[in-house]
Amino acid sequence: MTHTVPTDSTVRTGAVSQARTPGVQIDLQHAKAARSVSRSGPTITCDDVKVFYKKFLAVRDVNMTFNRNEVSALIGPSGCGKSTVLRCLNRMNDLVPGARVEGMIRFEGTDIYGAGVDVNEVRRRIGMVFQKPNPFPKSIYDNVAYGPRVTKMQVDSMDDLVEEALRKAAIWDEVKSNLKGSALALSGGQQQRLCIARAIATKPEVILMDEPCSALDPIATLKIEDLMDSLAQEFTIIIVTHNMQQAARVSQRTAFFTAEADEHGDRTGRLVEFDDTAKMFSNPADERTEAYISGRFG
Ligand SMILES: Nc1ncnc2c1ncn2[C@@H]1O[C@H](COP(=O)(O)OP(=O)(O)OP(=O)(O)O)[C@@H](O)[C@H]1O
Repeated sequence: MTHTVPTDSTVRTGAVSQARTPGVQIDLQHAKAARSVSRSGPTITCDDVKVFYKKFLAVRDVNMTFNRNEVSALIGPSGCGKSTVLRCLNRMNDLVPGARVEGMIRFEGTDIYGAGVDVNEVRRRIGMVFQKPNPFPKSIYDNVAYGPRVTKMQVDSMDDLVEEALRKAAIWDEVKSNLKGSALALSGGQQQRLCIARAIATKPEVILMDEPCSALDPIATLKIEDLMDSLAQEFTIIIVTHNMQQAARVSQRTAFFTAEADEHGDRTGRLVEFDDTAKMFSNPADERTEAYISGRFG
């Protein structure tokens, strides 16, 4: 039975999606995709983006628009270019020798690769959380205060800013009596929420997350997933995940990438489709998406 989920803002569905995707059952009742979405316009757009590592074309055909205050998930098989695309959105890929971007990536209307663009400002406004929690070997407080200090942010009270960031990252109650303690003494899940607090502290508009739960246990993972929902009230979130259930749980929009070999055997990633998560998991437009989601490939 085809279960097509309408995507207008009034719809809530309690069904489990089986549709054309028998391999993965997605509980749309708990999917953020099924929630009302009030779109507030595009923040990042990618027009015909290609990314090379030296001569190797890693990913192409990237045409995407990310809306403000939405969670968008990038999914697809290993090597299809998800992390590469994510890193290009805040010019983190500039740090990889030989990496080169063609096409246009605009943030709030400005070409982020354009002449005269302040890369540090791009990275402040578009923050990033990595796969492995990577707190600095400093106190909890100093981890959060680090960004505002190095960017010389005008701050009325650093204590208030640190508290606010830790609260938004849902870790304040666990660390408030130990702010001078070492960040490295926290659990993995706490460290990752601390890294989210550190990213928030510089007041970004977008947070990129590259497999933020892959090093965490299921309970810590659920905490981060819950956190994403509340963070999306204030920030735009773009997450790379291998976990399709997670994409369905946390995102309103999902992009599916794949990798196809050319005549020389070089595998180049490409964006296949990017649509409402409910639609992607119940009635995708492209058969490659359906094959991946149903577990028949990838
Ligand atoms: N620093 C690099 N130098 C050269 N090639 C790279 C580099 N990083 C990634 N690649 C290549 O670019 C392609 C896309 O890699 P990327 O890591 O973006 O894919 P992915 O979809 O995120 O994969 P995974 O799910 O395994 O993390 C792959 O062929 C990969 O080998």
